[in-house]
Amino acid sequence: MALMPVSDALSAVLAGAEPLAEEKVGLDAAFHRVLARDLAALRTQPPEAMSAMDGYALRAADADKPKARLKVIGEVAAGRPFDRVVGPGETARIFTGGVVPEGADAVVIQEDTIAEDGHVVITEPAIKGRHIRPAGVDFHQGMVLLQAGRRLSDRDLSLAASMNHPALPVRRRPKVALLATGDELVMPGSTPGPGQIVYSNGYALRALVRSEGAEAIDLGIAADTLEATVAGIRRAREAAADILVTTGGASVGDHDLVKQALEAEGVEMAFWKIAMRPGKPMMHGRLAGMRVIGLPGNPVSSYVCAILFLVPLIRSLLGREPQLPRETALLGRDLGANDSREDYLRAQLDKRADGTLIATPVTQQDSSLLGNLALSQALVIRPAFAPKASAGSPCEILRLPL
Ligand SMILES: Nc1nc2c(c(=O)[nH]1)N[C@H]1C(S)=C(S)[C@@H](COP(=O)(O)OP(=O)(O)OC[C@H]3O[C@@H](n4cnc5c(N)ncnc54)[C@H](O)[C@@H]3O)O[C@H]1N2
Ligand code: MOO
Repeated sequence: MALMPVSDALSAVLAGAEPLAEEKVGLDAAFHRVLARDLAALRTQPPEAMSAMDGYALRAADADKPKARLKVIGEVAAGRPFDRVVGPGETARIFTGGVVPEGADAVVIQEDTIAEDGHVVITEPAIKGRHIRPAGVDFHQGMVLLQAGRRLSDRDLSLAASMNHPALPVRRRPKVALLATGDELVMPGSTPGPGQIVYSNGYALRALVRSEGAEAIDLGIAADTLEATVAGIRRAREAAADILVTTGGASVGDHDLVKQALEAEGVEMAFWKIAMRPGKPMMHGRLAGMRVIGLPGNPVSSYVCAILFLVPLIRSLLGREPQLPRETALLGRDLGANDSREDYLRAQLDKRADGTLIATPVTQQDSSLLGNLALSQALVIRPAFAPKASAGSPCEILRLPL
């Protein structure tokens, strides 16, 4: 199979990726879940005109000059409305959140009053409408305030509660199973033998998967045998994974068995090898409802491919806009001409005093270097065959998650 352009590979990965089924969860559990349907307010907020202050509700015309003396006809507290009309020369004691009684069109704060026996003297002129929150000033019943596809923030939960929804329709979380491959891998904290490598890439990938709102299933490390790799693929199916992510064994070496194992299990391969750097040997295929993303083993390659393909796939399954936003920055250093592979260069971001973003690619771009991946805040995207570019010229960037 020929190297596929990145945009074609992304289209193939996202082809037919429909949002998963919806489920209803309580408000607290809905944090960072993706709303499955537009959410309309079930009530008007505030339902009636309410006082924003503790004070006196009155007719502004009765107290438009200082020292007006009004008769106190009763008290209105939050949740305890008052059924009388405030007539001329009258006032009602009112507290914050109290329903403004009929007849009253202003509230004077209590600091601007002097209480006298059964009366109150208003020391500052009243202003019509002052300290009153009109009915529906926040929202009206039926208004759609939260759209389908929105990832719910902490503030959204309070808004939904205020709209009177005790539970919200959200998308089921995609199940993402991660299977590492490689005889050489040992777990962090162990004492690696000669030539052994500490397993690392699954940690970033699982954290990324979870932060994208999917469920990460760790299938551990498969040895470089067809049987072990096939067994891992079967475990992903048994776990009803929506996505199987494999790492390593994607290249052309004698021990790179992932493609062979996937095909043996009946995975229909859509592509193998992309015209990009890092990440060239990435592959993609499908087996019934399970989508497979075979990532290269080099830790930077696996992470960059996950940002470019896995994140958009998860977002599509959640009904979100798949693409991560791209921005423009200025190059912080000169770059040579690019070859036939689209380049994703780890870069550090700085902001000039005038707000201009400067993206400086780190000098070492080898795909095994996790140190400079961790220090980078963005990827600079260089199209295939881009001519050389000097410092200060514009470039496209993709910010890495914090
Ligand atoms: N003759 C060719 N050789 C290679 C090509 C090629 O086109 N022709 N492509 C290179 C590119 S580009 C990449 S990327 C790598 C990807 O190879 P694999 O996907 O087969 O990955 P492995 O060989 O299994 O591992 C590569 C490297 O990464 C380490 N690794 C693997 N998994 C993990 C893990 N979970 N945590 C930490 N480190 C891991 C592994 O030990 C290797 O050092 O192929 C090139 N070769
Ligand atoms: O594509 Mo590989 O990911 O360059 O190292």
